[in-house]
Amino acid sequence: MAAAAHDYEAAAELARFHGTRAGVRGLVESGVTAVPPLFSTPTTMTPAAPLAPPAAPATPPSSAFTIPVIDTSLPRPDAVALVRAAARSHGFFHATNHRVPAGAVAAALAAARSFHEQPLAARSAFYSLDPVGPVAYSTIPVTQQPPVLPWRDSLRVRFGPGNPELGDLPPSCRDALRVYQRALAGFGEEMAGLLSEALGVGAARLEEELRVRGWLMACHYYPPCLKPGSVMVGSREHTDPGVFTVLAQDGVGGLQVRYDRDHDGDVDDNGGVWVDVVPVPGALLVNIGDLLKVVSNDEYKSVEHRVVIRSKQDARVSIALFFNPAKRGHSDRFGPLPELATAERPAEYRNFTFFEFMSSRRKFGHSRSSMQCLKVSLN
Ligand SMILES: O=C(O)CCC(=O)C(=O)O
Ligand SMILES: [Fe+2]
Repeated sequence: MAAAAHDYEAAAELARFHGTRAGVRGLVESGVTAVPPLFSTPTTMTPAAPLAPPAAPATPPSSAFTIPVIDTSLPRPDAVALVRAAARSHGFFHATNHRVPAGAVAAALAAARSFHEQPLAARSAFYSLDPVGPVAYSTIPVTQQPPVLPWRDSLRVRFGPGNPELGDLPPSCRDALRVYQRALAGFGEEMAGLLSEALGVGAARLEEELRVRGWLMACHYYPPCLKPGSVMVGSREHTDPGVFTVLAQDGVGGLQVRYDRDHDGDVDDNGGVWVDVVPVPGALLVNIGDLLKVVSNDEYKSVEHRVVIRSKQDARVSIALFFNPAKRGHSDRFGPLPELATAERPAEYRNFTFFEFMSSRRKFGHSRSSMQCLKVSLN
């Protein structure tokens, strides 16, 4: 088929899919037996040779890359030292013994699941591709051109800055998510303090610089897939944009991080291996986002991750809470903290506005390449 006709077909398929307002779960409910082409990753996106194929059995975590587990109830200097090491080497850590009640996490995961599993007529009312609305349920395309969909539906809820508008959510879901977000706001403050102190700039500095009061919650639902191997992605490889992300997940698994073998500096496109993040019961997973990488002047890593579909029977549920800066004004600028840019370690990034940052991500995708144009030019 000629390329133009093929593109037209794919665009029409995409429109038909969104028109069902049923998500990937709707496809599964309708009894599809083959994965539609819209979900097939074009060869250009196929991971490079050294990366394990997504359907391969779980990669045993190599000893060099096991996500650190940090007991956050340890004496402060110990917790700071562990956070410092994890943020610099892995960009991810599991936080245990946090003060977020296990019941609030379980209730939020159950609420997310029940939202996605409610009958079509109820959930389809929320279907929206509007990226800035207060509440939106949709299958967010991995790419628009050519259109590719992930094997995942998401409910996105904006909790701030400002007051959240949750009015339309089913009450049980609304209440559980609100309680969870409130608990996580406290946890996030603690993390921001630890991450700040671990940079050697004092516990209050990150909050002062970024005002980490923007919360976007993404309740993800990865339906089971009859042919997991034919679906490349539940979530395509990406880095998270904001300050940091806190993830709660059930026990199904499928999240992977890209391990940079030489463990030093930027990953070259062919130099990584995908390693499973094995869920740790009761832990919250924290990962550094691109903005914090910038603010830390590359002391901290923002690591690429993705989700592969593992199960033919079980849907996976996860909740990502993105901690974003509340400062978004036209004159607000982001860049490395001046105290971290020294003669020995000059600033790696120029200062930029939130708008510039987001447009570069839209243009270059949610990956490390979007950061290149924010780097200080060497010329
Ligand atoms: O579902 C997951 O485990 C990860 C989701 C994720 O990476 C994201 O929402 O940015
Ligand atoms: Fe992510």
